[in-house]
Amino acid sequence: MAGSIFSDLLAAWHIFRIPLFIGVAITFVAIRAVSRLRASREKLSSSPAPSSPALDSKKEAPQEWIAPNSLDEKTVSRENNNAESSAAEPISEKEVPIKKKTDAAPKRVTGTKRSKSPKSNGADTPRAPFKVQPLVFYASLTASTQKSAEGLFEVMKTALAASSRAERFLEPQLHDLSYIDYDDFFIAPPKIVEDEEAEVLYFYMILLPTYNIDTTLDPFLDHLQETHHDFRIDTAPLSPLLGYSVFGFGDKEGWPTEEDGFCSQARQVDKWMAKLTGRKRAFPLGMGDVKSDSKERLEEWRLGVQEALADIVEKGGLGEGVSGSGDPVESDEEEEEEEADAEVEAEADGSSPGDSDAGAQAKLRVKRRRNKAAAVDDLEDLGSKLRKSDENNNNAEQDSSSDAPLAVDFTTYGKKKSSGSPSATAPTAKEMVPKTSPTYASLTKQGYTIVGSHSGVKICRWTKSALRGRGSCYKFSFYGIKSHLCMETTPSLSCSNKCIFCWRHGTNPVGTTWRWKVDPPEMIFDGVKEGHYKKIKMMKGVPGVRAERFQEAMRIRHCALSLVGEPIFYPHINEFTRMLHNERISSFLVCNAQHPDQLAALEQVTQLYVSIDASNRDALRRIDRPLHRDFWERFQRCLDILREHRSRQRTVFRLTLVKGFNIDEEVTGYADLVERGIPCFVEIKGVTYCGTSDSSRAGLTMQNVPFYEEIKEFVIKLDDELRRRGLSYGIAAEHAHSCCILLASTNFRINGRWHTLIDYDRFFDLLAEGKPFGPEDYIGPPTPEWATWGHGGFDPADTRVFRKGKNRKDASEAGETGESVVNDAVDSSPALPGISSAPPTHTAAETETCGSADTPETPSHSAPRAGTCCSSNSNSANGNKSESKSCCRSEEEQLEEEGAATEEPEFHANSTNVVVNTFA
Ligand SMILES: Cc1cc2nc3c(=O)[nH]c(=O)nc-3n(C[C@H](O)[C@H](O)[C@H](O)COP(=O)(O)O)c2cc1C
Ligand code: SF4
Repeated sequence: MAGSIFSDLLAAWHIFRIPLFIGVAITFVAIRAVSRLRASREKLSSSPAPSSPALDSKKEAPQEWIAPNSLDEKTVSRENNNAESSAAEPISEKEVPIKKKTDAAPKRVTGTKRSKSPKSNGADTPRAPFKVQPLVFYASLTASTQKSAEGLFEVMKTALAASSRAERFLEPQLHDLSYIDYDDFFIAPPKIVEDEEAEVLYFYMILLPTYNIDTTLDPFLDHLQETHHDFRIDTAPLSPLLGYSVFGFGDKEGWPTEEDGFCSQARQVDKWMAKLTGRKRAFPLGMGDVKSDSKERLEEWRLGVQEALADIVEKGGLGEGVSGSGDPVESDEEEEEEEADAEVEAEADGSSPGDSDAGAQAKLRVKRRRNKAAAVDDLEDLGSKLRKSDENNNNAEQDSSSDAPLAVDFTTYGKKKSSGSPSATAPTAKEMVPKTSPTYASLTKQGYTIVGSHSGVKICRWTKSALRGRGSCYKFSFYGIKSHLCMETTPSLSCSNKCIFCWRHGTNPVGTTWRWKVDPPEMIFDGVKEGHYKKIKMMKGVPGVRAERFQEAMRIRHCALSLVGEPIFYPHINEFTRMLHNERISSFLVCNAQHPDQLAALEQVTQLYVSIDASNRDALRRIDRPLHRDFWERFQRCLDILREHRSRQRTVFRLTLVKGFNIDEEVTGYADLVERGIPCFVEIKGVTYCGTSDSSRAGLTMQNVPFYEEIKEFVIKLDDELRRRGLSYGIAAEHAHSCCILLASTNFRINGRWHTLIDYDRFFDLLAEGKPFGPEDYIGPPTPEWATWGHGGFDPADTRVFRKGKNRKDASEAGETGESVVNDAVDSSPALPGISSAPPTHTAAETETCGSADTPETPSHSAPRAGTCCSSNSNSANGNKSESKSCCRSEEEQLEEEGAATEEPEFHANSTNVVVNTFA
């Protein structure tokens, strides 16, 4: 029985065991699942209640960072929180727990993205009483904007002081943009000064001209743009300003509409300021045409800005939706650009949260892409310019394969951004001085022959004077150069300064980079020789021209690369000087110390000049008005290069003294520069007064032209200072006739005699040998006695002729000492073919030139001032006219009376305020 039960159970087991196992397994799994679910539910239900979103940022730290009793221990205020995270969203005023941090805790910066289009624009809640500091900024090249800004500044000062809320305004300040450091004002407002009574906030007024050429305005615009795009800086770093407004000056005659470029740079500045301030345009952009309505427009603008200022103090901000709030619809262009910016932001924001650098990295990537694109544009521009240039000349291949590097200044490579201006969009290189340009007309009127598109040649009064046996320029006295054998030319009419004494009458092309079509050197060489000979030939009918000198003059022996402009700016300058030397024409090259790279790459010339127009940064800025912002560094680098090249180049410092600008108290400064550059020679001359409207606007009058006595006094002091420093220099020679004195290194004093003359034949022979050589290797014969210090420097073989209003007595009283006075008597004897005391062959002279170049003859007025420009003419302004006129007139009148031929009308200074020249 028992056996049958057992076998039944066994049979049942076999039948049910599988379902049983499955059931047990299912039950087990079900129990496990339920128990896990329970456990998780329990966990969820036991988590703390969610905190305020404002506190989320504090919750990132692990739980153990929170001290259990911290609630009682410490609280943090909103201010403290903001101090750590300036851009944080407003948080509740309720006190919140602070977390104790371990040293290892990463610093977490919290905040929110600033809206790209702030709508409040300063119309936010009225501020606590504050004071307004108005700042007036201006830029100016030819002083007209400066004058307007100064006028506006004065009126504004008076108006604010007289206003009913005068106590809320600090006295306005005036700033020239080319003097200030942009970082001090245009990355963030100046450091806020706490007044005794209230906070001080700033308001900017910006007055600007527009130039479709490279000027100091370009770096300013670049700065604004870069600041806006700089990923490290908030896109609106100037938003703490109370407001801003811009006024532009333009010329509707040349740029009739905005599309043509009228006031384009002021418009750009206005646009960038809107972005940088978060649209705090307090009053709309004003624009005035300098030739018609600029005064009225400026006055309207001033009144509008004043109203906006009154609103600001009244309402604590710009106000919303009212005129001048800066809020109303911006231009499409601005919106488009903001969209582009938003793209950048979007890409930046697409980065993973928590990676604090990712946003910046993404911005950087976009920025790099933009820069790369811009760089490609620039290179393409350059390429197309060069291609175009090459197409335009048959010698393209020869040029490009030339071993001379194309000296392009990459230090300022910003593209022209004058929206709408022709130059901004021109895809190919333009001519520097097109035949149809006002510059061409002005230069030809002044007597220049324009060769190709960027070179010029001119003969000067010294050449004419030498042809007539009436004396050569100081270069004959100092270096043995006969003026009638000299050609004065420049392969670049453009330069990077706007010197107050420049002869180019403000119409000159300027630029920091070469961005024009490049003419081949052969074409320039042939063209300038042809132009020079043509002008010499015009002299053949002039009474008094000596036949033998006329014949000699038909063989150029010397070339002064100065005139106006900057010769080393020309990319093929080395090829050009080689051509001169191949024809045994010596080269004197004058540069303005602004292009160190080109200077360093310059091959050997017979004499290398650097213009030293001031002894310190401020004076140099005032006198040369350089376009480069780093002009002083460039200047100093050029002096260093001169010193480095002293063993192979015969170097000269040319000092141009301008009374009231660069003489007083500057001897020590000049001695510092001499000590730095160690030139072979230092030529000191007085400024030549050109009487242009540009120079008079810059404050230059005849009163700034020093007397010869003053120059002598200065030279004696400088000589003493150099000696005191143990520098071996001495006063070697003088040319009182052109108010020029020469200091020389004692290397050029041999056996107790100065040897400042040059052995030109030796120079060419040494060049032909191809071995290295230096200036001491081609020293010429002794300086003639009559040219040495104390003897006046007028060649006794020539005839000194006084013009009307000047006589020998005047000259004597004037301090034109020694031999020059003895030679005053009109000597009618024919000049000897071989001039006594002079070196046998070479002579030449530079002509009247720019400040970086030479001095014309002492003026005719009896006062022995250094010089006036006798080629200057048309632009002379106001009272200065007559001075310039009287100087020019006597010489030219004299020639006219003598019946000089008039063969080339365009060559004559035929203007209203200068007598018609009979020739050059
Ligand atoms: C070379 C040159 C380029 C100029 N380019 C422009 C231009 O693109 N748009 C414009 O409206 N005015 C242009 N002007 C006119 C000047 O902006 C105007 O004369 C201004 O008043 C000069 O101011 P400033 O004397 O303070 O330098 C140009 C003037 C010069 C001499
Ligand atoms: S003086 Fe000479 S360096 Fe100065 S602006 Fe004129 S051309 Fe240029």
